[in-house]
Amino acid sequence: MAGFSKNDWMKHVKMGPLDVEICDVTLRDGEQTPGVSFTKEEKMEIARTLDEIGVEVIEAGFPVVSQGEKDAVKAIARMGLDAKICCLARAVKEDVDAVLDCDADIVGIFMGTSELHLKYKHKKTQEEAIDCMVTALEHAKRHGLVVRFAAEDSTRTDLEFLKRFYKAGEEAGADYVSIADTVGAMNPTTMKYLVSEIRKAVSIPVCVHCHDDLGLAVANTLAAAEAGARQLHTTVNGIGERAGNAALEEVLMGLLIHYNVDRYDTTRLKGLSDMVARYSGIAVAKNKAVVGANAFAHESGIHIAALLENDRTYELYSPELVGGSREFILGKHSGSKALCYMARQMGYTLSQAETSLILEEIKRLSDMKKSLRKEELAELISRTLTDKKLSMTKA
Ligand SMILES: CC(=O)SCCNC(=O)CCNC(=O)[C@H](O)C(C)(C)COP(=O)(O)OP(=O)(O)OC[C@H]1O[C@@H](n2cnc3c(N)ncnc32)[C@H](O)[C@@H]1OP(=O)(O)O
Ligand SMILES: O=C(O)CCC(=O)C(=O)O
Repeated sequence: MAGFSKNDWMKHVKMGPLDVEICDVTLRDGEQTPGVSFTKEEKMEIARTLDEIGVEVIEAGFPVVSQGEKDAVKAIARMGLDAKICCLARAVKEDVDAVLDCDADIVGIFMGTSELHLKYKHKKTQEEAIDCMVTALEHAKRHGLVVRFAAEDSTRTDLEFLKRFYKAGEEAGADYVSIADTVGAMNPTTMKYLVSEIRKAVSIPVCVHCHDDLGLAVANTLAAAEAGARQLHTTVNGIGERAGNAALEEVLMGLLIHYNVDRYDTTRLKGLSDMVARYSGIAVAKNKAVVGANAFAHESGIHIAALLENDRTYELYSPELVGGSREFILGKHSGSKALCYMARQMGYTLSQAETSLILEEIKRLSDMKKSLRKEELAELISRTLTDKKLSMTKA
């Protein structure tokens, strides 16, 4: 039975239910990972799985980038998915027109708002940046697009200017404003503060787009949700620019375990992770939360002995809940219960003496850096039992 332990400490924290939606940006920011390029078919398969999981918005691409990008977005927009299809655009007419060509529902129009971006990238004043954004927004609105009004590098932007920027967007008809932690500068405390300040300034929904330069993207995303951010941006396996983005699988499991958001089909997460790893060529770290090869692998004797009684003892949630599977590996940290269990699975019932003999050999091998998976264990057991029988016959 798939199950999980809820974070019961949440009972002590005053907080209403979260009103959130996911905008997955694997096909756009995820594809900006150096060296990654998905084919149209790969993008469509990823989009279909995201849709089946229940993701509400799929950022399918940045259409001005190339003809191939446009074709892929168009194809996804025509798949008839439940998810809304979003695209990225700079604050220029040409980019918005490219989005319009693709039949997308939403455009995320962005512009850098920090002093660094205004001075070195855009070479514009704050007022000129607002004007560019509003002009692009008005063009998109005239053609019926839903508009996300995004401040790139918001988290290194002067707060008063940021509020003015978003307010200008809201007044011009934006449907969402987006806080982008473009270089992962935030922590959960400052993210909560920023989201609550922006929510005082505008009444349209707030989005949050977190990068992982300090390994805090998921924590910052959940902190933003606690502060009332509506749209949470994610990528599968956390791929994306530099250290990547908030990982979809971690955000969805965080929403479930901490906040009781249980409407997503999390059982598809491992399959989707494997698919994105294959198509992107970016391998998932073994110890990656939720979808890593070791997420449900155990070697320690104390853990396995307890897990055999009740799997919640050493697993916060069942592997089945995310489409994963449990694995026991024998090594120097393993004990007799683990060994007897694995031997029983292979059809052997070991005596106490045989268990000690085999466990001793396992620990000897492990001291030489060799841990045993199922097949190797079967061979060791059969070899040890045969040797033992021979020595008994000789005696
Ligand atoms: C934070 C993010 O993830 S933002 C998205 C980043 N993603 C990408 O850059 C991937 C896709 N990019 C591309 O394919 C190309 O860079 C293109 C098609 C967008 C532009 O290509 P080029 O016209 O050759 O420009 P180039 O890449 O050299 O420079 C970027 C230009 O965009 C401008 N620009 C950057 N951001 C914005 C913006 N938000 N609004 C308006 N203009 C912008 C820059 O000022 C620069 O303009 P310039 O050519 O007049 O100096
Ligand atoms: O806020 C957004 O929607 C996108 C911004 C972005 O991709 C970034 O700043 O990294």
